[in-house]
Amino acid sequence: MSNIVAIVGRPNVGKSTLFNRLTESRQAIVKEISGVTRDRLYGRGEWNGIEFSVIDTGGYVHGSDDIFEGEIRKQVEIAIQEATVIIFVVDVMTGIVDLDETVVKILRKTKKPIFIVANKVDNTERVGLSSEFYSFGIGDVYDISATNGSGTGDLLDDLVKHFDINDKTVNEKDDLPRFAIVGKPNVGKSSLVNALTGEERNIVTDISGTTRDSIDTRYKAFGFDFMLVDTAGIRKKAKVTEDIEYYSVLRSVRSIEDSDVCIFMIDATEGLQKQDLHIYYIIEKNSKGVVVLVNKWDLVEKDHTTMKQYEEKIREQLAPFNDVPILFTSTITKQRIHKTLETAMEVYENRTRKISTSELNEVMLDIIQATPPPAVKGKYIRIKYVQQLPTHSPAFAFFCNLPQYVGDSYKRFLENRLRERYNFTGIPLKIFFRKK
Ligand SMILES: Nc1nc2c(ncn2[C@@H]2O[C@H](COP(=O)(O)OP(=O)(O)OP(=O)(O)O)[C@@H](O)[C@H]2O)c(=O)[nH]1
Ligand SMILES: Nc1nc2c(ncn2[C@@H]2O[C@H](COP(=O)(O)OP(=O)(O)OP(=O)(O)O)[C@@H](O)[C@H]2O)c(=O)[nH]1
Repeated sequence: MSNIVAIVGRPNVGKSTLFNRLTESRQAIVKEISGVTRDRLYGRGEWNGIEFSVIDTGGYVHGSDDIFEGEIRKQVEIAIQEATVIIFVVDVMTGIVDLDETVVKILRKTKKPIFIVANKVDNTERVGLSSEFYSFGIGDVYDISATNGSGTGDLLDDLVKHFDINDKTVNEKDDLPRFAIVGKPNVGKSSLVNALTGEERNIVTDISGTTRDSIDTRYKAFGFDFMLVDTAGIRKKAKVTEDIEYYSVLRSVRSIEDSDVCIFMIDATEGLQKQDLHIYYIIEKNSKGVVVLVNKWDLVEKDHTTMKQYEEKIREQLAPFNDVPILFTSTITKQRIHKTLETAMEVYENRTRKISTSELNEVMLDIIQATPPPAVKGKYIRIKYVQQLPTHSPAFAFFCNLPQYVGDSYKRFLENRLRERYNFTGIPLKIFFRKK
């Protein structure tokens, strides 16, 4: 199960302000990934040690008033499909308006938990103004001020009760690796699913998802045994014409969260674009494994250097997290389809890799001694020992006297040494510095 909060509501009620507040502590430490301007679409939040994703469905409504209603309707419907819980933001300063009613009508159809957030309760005079929102009859009302933060603690206390505490997405239903096929519209996701399962119906079993109309497919053939996440979603999505980049990104979030490894497809004829990078960013932020497929490779005119150049360019665009497998595939000619699965399996193995504390210290302390962190303001940073944390995806804690002084470049240095020594290809690594 994934932990996804979707923020819905009509324009100008304060959705993006709330989004920033819920994701602020995380976003501040997130570095911008090559060319992706961080926007309000997707972020990670944390409360009392519980992590969750926040998707903001607003800010994409443009043009005249009469298109608002249709747009909002679509946004709310997608939020309902994708989210674990929904935050419906309203404005105490205006009270209930028609567009709020439009949203409520759609929200009534879902059984998912809804939190009505009465925003702009900036001071005590405004407390009590929000009681009219109980008349919607779809959930409890929380008074908050997104700008000054008041009330958000109480909201989060109740919100996180709906979440999985121990990142149990993985291996909950079974012990099989979980692969998700993701990418923007038209890159070939359905074609890949069909190439894998289509003519081999006898080897797949459809297993209905527990939380929504998703279908995971067990794939068992040619020495492979794994789950393909949300194959129904991929097939169904094929019927919808989604021209808006925003929706397709939102729709990737859940599949990504439900997976161990993402098979991330791009279109060889287009190269890696902004929308692709958005999806890649979500994979990275969720610490999932990744295999990059440059699909439709059959359509690219090639000479002997094409593939190498293409690969280099992609690695540049994916930096800093570019220690990932890149395969050139075609679902039409079936080129490297088997290799894709092999690679996804290897990445899965990399994600489960555990290195003993004694070995880790033996290797890393020598490296650290040879190249210690630079002193800051005349203070020397001493790293005393290293430990891999007992998390699902690899994370390492370096214990030291002055963790706050260790800079990003040194962090990257350590990450690179770890990657040289151990095979973490396709895996985002987390590195922490802790006081000891
Ligand atoms: N007084 C007050 N103003 C707020 C609060 N939260 C947001 N605002 C203001 O309300 C306006 C709209 O806020 P946004 O966060 O952009 O609203 P939105 O719902 O994301 O709007 P769209 O982008 O149109 O969907 C801005 O001028 C904010 O500064 C609050 O808690 N108190
Ligand atoms: N030449 C070529 N065409 C491909 C390849 N893979 C997919 N296509 C074509 O690309 C188009 C889109 O493929 P789909 O599999 O529907 O793509 P999708 O990613 O599932 O698309 P959405 O459902 O819109 O997200 C179809 O016309 C496919 O036949 C490939 O490897 N080579």
